[in-house]
This record gives sequence, structure tokens and C-alpha cells, in this order.
Amino acid sequence: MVADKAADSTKEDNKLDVLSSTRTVVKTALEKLGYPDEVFELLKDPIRMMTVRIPVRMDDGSIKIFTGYRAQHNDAVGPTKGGVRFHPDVTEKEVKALSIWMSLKAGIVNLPYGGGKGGIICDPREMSFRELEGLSRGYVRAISQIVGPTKDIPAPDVFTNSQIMAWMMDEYSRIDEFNSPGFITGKPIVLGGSHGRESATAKGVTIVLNEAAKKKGIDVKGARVVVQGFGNAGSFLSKFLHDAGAKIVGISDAYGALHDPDGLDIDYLLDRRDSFGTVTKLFNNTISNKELLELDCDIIVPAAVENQITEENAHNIKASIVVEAANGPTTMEGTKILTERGILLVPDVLASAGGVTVSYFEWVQNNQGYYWSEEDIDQKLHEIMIKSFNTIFETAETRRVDMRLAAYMVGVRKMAEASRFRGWV
Ligand SMILES: NC(=O)C1=CN([C@@H]2O[C@H](COP(=O)(O)OP(=O)(O)OC[C@H]3O[C@@H](n4cnc5c(N)ncnc54)[C@H](O)[C@@H]3O)[C@@H](O)[C@H]2O)C=CC1
Ligand SMILES: O=C(O)CCC(=O)C(=O)O
Repeated sequence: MVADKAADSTKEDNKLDVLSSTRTVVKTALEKLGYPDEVFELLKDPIRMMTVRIPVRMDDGSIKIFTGYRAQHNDAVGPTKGGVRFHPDVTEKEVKALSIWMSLKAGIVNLPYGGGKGGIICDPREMSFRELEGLSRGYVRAISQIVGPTKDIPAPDVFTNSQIMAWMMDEYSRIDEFNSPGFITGKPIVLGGSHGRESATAKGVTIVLNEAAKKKGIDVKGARVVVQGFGNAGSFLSKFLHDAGAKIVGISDAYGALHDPDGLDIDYLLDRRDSFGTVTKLFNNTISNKELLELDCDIIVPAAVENQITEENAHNIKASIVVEAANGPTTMEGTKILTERGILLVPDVLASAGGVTVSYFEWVQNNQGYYWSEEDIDQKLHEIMIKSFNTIFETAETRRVDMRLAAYMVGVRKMAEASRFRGWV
């Protein structure tokens, strides 16, 4: 009985293991494309993974040691690139999976990068500004040997922002004895940041959401939308869709969710949210994140954390379109159920690729020392997202595969080819 229970919980853990499910889809994508097994053996794990211990002097005088990671998935195409997450639930496996997803995104939007990702186990909501600066600088010192503008270029992710990027850039510039804006993206504009980077992820999501709505014959104006997460991705997205005439009937943060079938007052919520995307604490009549995802609506956008749509709730999703702004919000079983139910799923590696696309623009501008207007950035981003959506939608139709597998097939090809040309496999 005890053994049965243990086996059940291992099975459950495996279903929520984002690394093993990512590997499964990568393997299937490579098989469908006809690559030999050694290509999968190379791509199933990052080529480099660094674990670091970061001592930080806390405000009470004590020293706290934090654990951080930097994963570099594959650098056959070019330097690796991807965000750094500060979150209490960060794990080594999660960071590895996130780095593989970054490689796939770079392949989908055709950037000269491989994927990288970083994370630190911490809760920045409970840290002072000074402690966060110490942690950010300590992380850069610890990983400095493997990162750099031509090696691996970090960026923001969950609970990190342009201020943290600025501290990290400054620390790297001190080590490098050179001003190095191209070391990191998502910086404040005055330090070489790009117009449009802050809202880029949400803008990219909005573009593919519009394309998906056309395929489903849904008019975004008047559509009822649920957005999970009210941080960088979720809040800009809610604003863009609200301004386009959609009704945002639900939003959430880490503590709960808000629901109004007549549409929430997004401008008011934006005004009241804190820098960690928290807003529900101001209200009494909240619902749970679980209830949020089962609300009556046309479109759902998970824009928070992994494993939100699973075999437990995929049957109860009322929307006809799910657009994944978050990385990994739907499990493999969840994907299967949504696809079987005819729900159009726009997968994370496509939907959220607007962020890294504009990060690439930021890096190009830093390298050339000449800066583009927001209009230039918007137009380039628009072209890339539309083209990527169409390629993946057509691949799904012609190869008779679900949208996630189609996206992996499109995303994995360039790094597989580059690895073969280099003679690695
Ligand atoms: N910031 C970016 O440029 C990009 C972000 N993403 C992905 O989008 C998602 C959201 O990222 P950001 O908006 O940047 O982060 P953020 O830190 O700005 O906001 C995160 C939001 O998720 C909520 N949240 C945190 N833990 C949660 C939990 N356990 N359950 C429910 N909600 C929770 C927070 O309260 C907040 O509203 C992540 O999956 C991230 O990897 C993807 C591509 C680029
Ligand atoms: O902007 C970047 O370089 C990476 C963004 C990121 O971490 C992501 O797309 O998940």
C-alpha cells in the first residue's frame, strides 16, 4: 500500500516534471524530422549547467547563502540567451527546461542564438532593495566566467526587472573593466535598453492571439478574456486587449484572482498593482487561480508559472483559444486534452517569443551603437510574430500534429542543423 502510494506520487511528479515532458516533445519532433538519435542525445540536456552559491549580507547583519543556476542549452547557432528568474520555487530541472524552451524560441523566430536561462531560489518580495542589489551583483560575479555579450546574454523573467538588469550590467562592466551594455537585455533605456522591450512579450502575445482569433472566427473586440498573472506579461497584455475592446473578465496573481463577467477596470488595477504584479490583496471578493482558469470566457492567457492546465482541469476549460504567455503553463496531458477538444493552443515557445525578439533588437543596437525608434521595433516584431504563427499553424495542419509539436519541429531544426554542420553529431 505504502509502495503503491509512493509509485503514484512519483507518477504525479513526473507529469509535472517540465524537463522530462520537454524532452519527450523534443524527441518526437526530431524523429518526425528524421534526425538520428544522437541529435536527441545532444539536445536533451544543456551543454553547460552552472550551480552557484551566493553569499549576501542581509539588512539584519547576517549572511544568507542563496543557490542560483545558469543553464546554456546549445550554442551551435550563436551565443545562448535567456532570462533570469528570482522565485522561491526555482529548481535545477526547471532552469534546464527553460533553457531548452529558449533554444526553441530562438529557432522559431530565427534569431542567431541558442537558449540559456538562469534562476535563483529566493523570494524577492521579502527582500529589501539593498539585499536584492547584493544578490544580483553576487550572481553575476559567480557566473561571470561563462557569460558575456558573445557567450551568453541574460534578460528579465519572473520577479526580475530593468533595475535588476542595470545592477547586473554594472557588475559585469566592473569585472570586464569596460562598459558592456550588450552583456544583458531588458535594461533601462538610459543604459542602452531598447524601446519596446518592456512590453515586447505582451505585444508578441497580442499579435499571435489576434491571428488565433481570426482562425477561430472570434472578434477580439468584445471577446471575453481571462489572464492568469498580472506582472510584466499579464498586465501589458490585459491593457493591450482592453484597449482593443476585449473584456478582461478575470485576472490573477500569486495570491488569488479577480472576476467580473462585465469586464474588470484594467486601468484601475494597473494603477494599484505593485512591482511584483500583485493586486488581488486589495480586494476581499477574490477567487482562486484554479477557479479563474475554469471561468466562462472565449480566450485564456496563462501568464504566470508552469503546470497550470493539467489533466485535472483541461476538461473544464471553457475557452476556445489558449495562448501561453507563460513558459510551460500546460502539461503534456493538458495539451492532449485541449487539442482533442478542438481548443486552439498557441504554445509558449511561439506565443512568448516577442520578449527575446526585442531583446535581440536591444543587443543588436548595443553592438552597433545606433538606436531605433519604437515604430521600427514594433514593425519588425509584428512581421516576425505573424510569420512564425503562420509557419507553425501550417506545419500543424500539413504534418497533422498538435500546435506544440509543430512549434518544436520548427524550433529545433536550426540548432540540429547547426550542430551537425559543426560536426558535433
Ligand atoms: N518577462 C518576459 O519578458 C518574459 C516572460 N515570460 C514568461 O511569462 C511568465 C510571467 O513572467 P513575467 O510577467 O515576466 O513575471 P512577473 O514577475 O512580472 O509577474 C509574474 C506574475 O505571476 C504571478 N505569480 C507568481 N507566482 C505565481 C504562482 N505560484 N501562481 C500564480 N501566479 C503567480 C505574480 O503574482 C505576477 O502577477 C513566466 O512564465 C515567464 O517565464 C516569457 C517570455 C518573456
Ligand atoms: O529576453 C530574453 O532574452 C529572454 C526572455 C525569456 O527569458 C523568455 O522568453 O522566457
